[in-house]
Amino acid sequence: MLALSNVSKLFNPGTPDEKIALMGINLKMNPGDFVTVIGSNGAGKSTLMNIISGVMTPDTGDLRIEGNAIQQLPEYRRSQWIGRVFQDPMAGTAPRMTIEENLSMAYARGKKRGFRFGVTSGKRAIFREELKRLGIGLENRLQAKVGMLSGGERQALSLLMATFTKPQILLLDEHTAALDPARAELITRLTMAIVSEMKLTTLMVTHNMEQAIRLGNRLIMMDRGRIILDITEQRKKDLTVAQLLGEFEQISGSKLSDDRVVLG
Ligand SMILES: Nc1ncnc2c1ncn2[C@@H]1O[C@H](COP(=O)(O)OP(=O)(O)OP(=O)(O)O)[C@@H](O)[C@H]1O
Repeated sequence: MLALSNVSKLFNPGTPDEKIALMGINLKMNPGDFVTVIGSNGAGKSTLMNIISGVMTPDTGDLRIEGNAIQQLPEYRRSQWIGRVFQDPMAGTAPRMTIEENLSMAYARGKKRGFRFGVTSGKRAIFREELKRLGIGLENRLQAKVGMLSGGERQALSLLMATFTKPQILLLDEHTAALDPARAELITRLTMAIVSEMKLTTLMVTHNMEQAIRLGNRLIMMDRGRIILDITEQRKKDLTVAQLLGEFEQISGSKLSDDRVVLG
């Protein structure tokens, strides 16, 4: 499904500002895998997401989706296979456009040229049905400008848009971190419902240790550009936050430093 082999990325090479972001990353995700990613500050989590989605190109390595090499493809071409929800609720949607116009854009993704964004009554009925599944009343606000929605509502809409065309890979980039606890829980619940219903292969970065353990079937921990721990579903079931932090310390030789870490 998604396979990364020997992916490396160095910023500002050969200068005093040289930063290793990724060092020989190997990661193979099977169809339906839900992998949570945690790690220290500057471990390379965002760079990993950016390289998979095509925002950045790696210095070395090979990226494949369903066996097809994708590293030469720009971000917009990859978007037919990759859905992404960002931390910032403002990032995934167009604020001056209405809910139905935003959904129409997401709907057109990956469709043949000539398929236009226009909102037809047929599409409107589909949008209403899809929005209803979120259970927060957005189906009655199709003509509302997205900029008027709350952060939680926007994240719910972003999630729907990112998954509308059943992507091969769903990237969740700390997508609940900017929300208050109740809204974060709502978005987590919606995420789990959509991911399990559509059987999406998902990679989720989180600073919430408890969430990283509780969600998904696999957990990877990053430090200084490397994957230092890869925990399977069986082991994850009985894992505690304290054990996880202990393992990090043992392998990396230092305590997990993360300004935003949430233990649970
Ligand atoms: N555009 C950039 N230019 C220069 N250095 C960068 C750039 N982006 C990231 N880095 C550096 O690359 C390393 C990895 O950064 P990255 O943002 O991927 O880590 P992260 O795990 O997402 O960190 P955090 O959890 O603190 O957001 C860090 O040392 C960071 O300073």
